[in-house]
Amino acid sequence: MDVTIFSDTEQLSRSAADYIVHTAREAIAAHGQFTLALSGGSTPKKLYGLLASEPYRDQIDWSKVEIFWSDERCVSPDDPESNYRMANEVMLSKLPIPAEHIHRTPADQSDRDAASLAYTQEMKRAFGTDDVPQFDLIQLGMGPEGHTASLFPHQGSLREQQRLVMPVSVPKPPPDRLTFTPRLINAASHILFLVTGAEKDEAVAAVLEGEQQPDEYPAQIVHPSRGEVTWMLDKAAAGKLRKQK
Ligand SMILES: O=C(O)[C@H](O)[C@@H](O)[C@H](O)[C@H](O)COP(=O)(O)O
Repeated sequence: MDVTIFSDTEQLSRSAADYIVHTAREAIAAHGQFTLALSGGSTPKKLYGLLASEPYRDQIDWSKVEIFWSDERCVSPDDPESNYRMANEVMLSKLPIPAEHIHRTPADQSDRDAASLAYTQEMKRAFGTDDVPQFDLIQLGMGPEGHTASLFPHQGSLREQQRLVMPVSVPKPPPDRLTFTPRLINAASHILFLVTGAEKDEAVAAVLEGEQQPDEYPAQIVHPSRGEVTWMLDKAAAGKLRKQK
């Protein structure tokens, strides 16, 4: 696990953009595509804007990129709370990514179990596998109580062993969501956590330096069997870490 602390969101976002460019080029050279899952929330907004602008945008062959979301709120795609909407406005609408490579969660979410299954099937088709898709990169955020994706403390989603995507109802509004499960997240080749803000300093210290208690701090459940985990923090979020990273 690699942990780097940055002076501010600008520096963190530029480093994250460099990391994504490097990981994308490596994946495309190795197996002809780059499968990327985006988090929701506000932290990655600056990063997404950078990836859609010079010099980063020309450093990735976007025709080989497949985009998914590691969690999504069950709202319409033009709802201000939609994770897809933010990423599309700030990045995807400005990049030459084939429309069929942008995998929004199913529009019809009246039956969220069926929507979770449909998203899983779409993922397997895009990866060309019937096994657990191994994302090249899953970008995640973390909440002030240690949630990540839409995996929240003390919820059954943390113990899900079979499903890869599942419906959840969570304490952070809007409550109804679809989320990647630990099984899918931990199959990834690379995980990139982007965490900023002093309100997360306790959770960051607990997750990175505390005892293992993923039911309290779900971000601790992320430990890919074959992949590498990278944390990029700003100084505020790293404020309670004991050891200098
Ligand atoms: O849909 C969501 O809300 C996210 O995926 C969630 O896990 C987010 O990454 C964290 O809550 C951090 O959110 P901020 O970046 O806004 O602090």
